[in-house]
Amino acid sequence: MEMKKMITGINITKHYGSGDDKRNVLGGVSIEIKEGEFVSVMGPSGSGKSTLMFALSGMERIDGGRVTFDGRDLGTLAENELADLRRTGMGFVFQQPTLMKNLNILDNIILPSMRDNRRNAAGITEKARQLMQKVGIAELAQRDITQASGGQLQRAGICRALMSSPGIIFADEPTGALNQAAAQGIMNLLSEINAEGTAVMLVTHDATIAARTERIMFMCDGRIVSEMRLPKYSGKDIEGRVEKITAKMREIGI
Ligand SMILES: Nc1ncnc2c1ncn2[C@@H]1O[C@H](COP(=O)(O)OP(=O)(O)OP(=O)(O)O)[C@@H](O)[C@H]1O
Repeated sequence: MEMKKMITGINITKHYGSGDDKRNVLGGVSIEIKEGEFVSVMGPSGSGKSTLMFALSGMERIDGGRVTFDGRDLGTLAENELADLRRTGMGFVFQQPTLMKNLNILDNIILPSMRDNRRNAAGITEKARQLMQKVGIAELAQRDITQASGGQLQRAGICRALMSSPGIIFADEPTGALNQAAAQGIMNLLSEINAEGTAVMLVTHDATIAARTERIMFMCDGRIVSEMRLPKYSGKDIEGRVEKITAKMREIGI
């Protein structure tokens, strides 16, 4: 079955600053992410990975080129329309989830959805409980966020990102603050979410993390300089996949 194009970026350019401070961060990036894909972006620090993610999700306006999400040109949308699109169509996971200290874990997960649709409080709470069950933190619902581990908080962040049943999860270094075991747990979870049909785009420095995905884009100096595909990960031979990625990085000199 031909998958739908979900996000298309054509010749995206973006700079920060001006005058002597001007920094060209994206120098003409074209990229397509299809429904249900599992992709990662690798590249040196400062190569523009996060900026690309922000451009594709409409968190940052671009200078040139075009980004479309499900056929809608993000450049034509007003800020509130962009915010609606992000809230309903996209989920975001960062290195550390931004959770509120004065709310328990369940309330943190449901907060954005409650803001949108307070009348459906019961349905929202039920969905959050199901997601917490799925990611293995059901028993932490009433806990303070100071009483949970980094891996557990990241799971809560993922629940929050999934509340709107988004078409895509954008994850910027989702395992960057976790130990190996917790990181692998989060990758297992993201793989599971992807297998259920949600596209996942992640930014990572770590080849063992990228090796779990099926398409890896390599960035350097604001451009995608290479791309590689791997078969769906079956749980076997992660070393072979990592070696393919590191060999490619050596080949392109990043
Ligand atoms: N809001 C901003 N204002 C000014 N410069 C910025 C801003 N955001 C990013 N930059 C600069 O743009 C360049 C690319 O940043 P970006 O975060 O996209 O890179 P990255 O590849 O994700 O890096 P890292 O792996 O270190 O997170 C960097 O030189 C950074 O300093």
